[in-house]
Amino acid sequence: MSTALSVNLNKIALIRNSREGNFPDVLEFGQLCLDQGAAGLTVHPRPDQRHIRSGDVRNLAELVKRTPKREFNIEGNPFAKAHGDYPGLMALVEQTQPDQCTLVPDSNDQLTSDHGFDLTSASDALAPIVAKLQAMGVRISLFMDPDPVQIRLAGELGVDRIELYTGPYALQHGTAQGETLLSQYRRAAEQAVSSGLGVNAGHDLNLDNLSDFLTIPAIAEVSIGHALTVDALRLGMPAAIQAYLAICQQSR
Ligand SMILES: CC(=O)[C@@H](O)[C@H](O)COP(=O)(O)O
Ligand SMILES: NCC(=O)COP(=O)(O)O
Repeated sequence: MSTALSVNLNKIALIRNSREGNFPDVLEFGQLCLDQGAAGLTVHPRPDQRHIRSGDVRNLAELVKRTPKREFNIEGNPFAKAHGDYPGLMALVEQTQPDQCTLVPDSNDQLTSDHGFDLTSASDALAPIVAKLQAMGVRISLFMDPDPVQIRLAGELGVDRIELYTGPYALQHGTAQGETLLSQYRRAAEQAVSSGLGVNAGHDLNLDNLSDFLTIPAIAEVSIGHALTVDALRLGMPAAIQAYLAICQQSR
């Protein structure tokens, strides 16, 4: 079985938002990703709407629902307050019923995601959120650092999957320290599997570092946006998606 590729469309929206109008059209690029065989689409709307807007989330949810066997994944912090057109993560999930919701502990002013949950302090607050998502029938994934102790706590919280935060791996890839880190991610994935959790991964994965990461056998899904969008500038979006799919299909 290959690893599913979920294309993150944040950066397409970021370019669109730099001008008035709807160019590039996020929906058109979402369709293109699905036409090219991506397993799903990911968005990470942030309260300041700097890239993906609430309307994009609704439109993309409809697009994915119309396309058989594809998944829509919404990422975000469930504790971030509603702000302007952003109704909050849980309201967006309720409105759009995605296949998966990935909970991420980002503060509003972060440039990008840079750490997973500390469940020694966050589990109590997350428990009612997990219960609400379970009642909606949405698969729940938690954004986590590769720490087996923390991942055991994710299992105890009753979520379905974790998403391993791969930023540090990407930064060290190709160095001796990167090899050591990869072993750490491997142990974290093993802990997830023995805790009954599926394993996703994402952040700064790219055409250079993805195949080494996917030597970890249990990775169900990778969500990739930043590097894939840059590759699309060089290669064109269809060729960029095919290049990532080729790596994903060799895995597992
Ligand atoms: C959780 C995660 O790693 C991604 O969602 C990534 O943070 C993309 O968000 P930005 O596009 O805002 O950097
Ligand atoms: N969950 C990670 C994601 O959606 C995309 O991260 P990146 O490829 O934009 O770094």
